[in-house]
Amino acid sequence: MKAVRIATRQSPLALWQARHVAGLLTQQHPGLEVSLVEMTTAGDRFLSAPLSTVGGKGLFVKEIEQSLLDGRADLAVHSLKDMTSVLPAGLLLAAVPRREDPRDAFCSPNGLMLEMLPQGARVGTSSLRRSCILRSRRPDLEIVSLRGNVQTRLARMRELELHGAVLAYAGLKRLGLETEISEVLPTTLSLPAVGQGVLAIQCRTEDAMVRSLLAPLEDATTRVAVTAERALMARLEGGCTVPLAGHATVDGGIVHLRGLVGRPDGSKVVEGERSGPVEAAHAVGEALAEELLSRGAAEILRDFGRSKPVPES
Ligand SMILES: NCc1[nH]cc(CCC(=O)O)c1CC(=O)O
Repeated sequence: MKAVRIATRQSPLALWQARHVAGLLTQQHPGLEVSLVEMTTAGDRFLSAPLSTVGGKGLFVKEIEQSLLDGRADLAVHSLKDMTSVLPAGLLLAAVPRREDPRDAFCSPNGLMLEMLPQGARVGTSSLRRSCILRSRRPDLEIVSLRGNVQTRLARMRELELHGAVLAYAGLKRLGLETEISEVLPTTLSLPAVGQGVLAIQCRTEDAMVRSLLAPLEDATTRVAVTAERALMARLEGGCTVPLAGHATVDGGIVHLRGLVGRPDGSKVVEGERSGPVEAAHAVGEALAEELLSRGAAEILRDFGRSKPVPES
């Protein structure tokens, strides 16, 4: 094969990620021609409407996936965090490259740290998970919805004169915006979203040629971590309707997974952790999900699940 087409969204972060994968591919396969097929998705089109009215987590990926199924592109690069737990028939998560730093970052126009925020400070995010975690630690904070791409959110933070905003460190880093960060939040404080910091490279299951081109981009450790995290998410109904966090690390053949489900206002949080051999990553995720469900997550899902599909952002 001499040429491959990569489907991508047009946001600066998506383009960075697609070009990054194009670079990895040409590095592995000198002479391979790689082009980008830039697309606008429903998630990019309906920026003004509340997320709950325009669709769920798949919003940013559905049209890209359709372009693979239609044969308009050969592979797609997504943020794994934006992907639903069930992939469409005929498509496969062919490779996950090595994970970028999965932590959240607190950005503040005045360089404030989270603990220094005054009573009632206003903090921007549109992620249910981040709202829940922030409010559970600081019930006095006012959470202000921030949507759009990374740069848009930072600009809105300033316009609205917020005390700060929480974004993914990985996105800021990729865009060269680390100077905006006043504090990288430890995972013990802000447990990351399932798949945060991971790039997902997707292709048609039957496309053996593209699969073999992508094989060298795979990072086995990252795959183990995301297998555990996504098994947790799948068992908790996809996780796009209630605050859900899941983060796994791998050390010496053992995968260690932490998970959290909470009420959007942070008034209740159920947290837990599980470890197991890397071969059992999927079972570790499912077991932690069962444990969280039995300890109160089931009630949270019953009260807040399904009605309001909102993607992590
Ligand atoms: N929902 C948007 C999105 N999807 C992935 C990232 C960050 C990059 C990553 O997690 O790989 C972001 C931006 C953010 O949450 O601040």
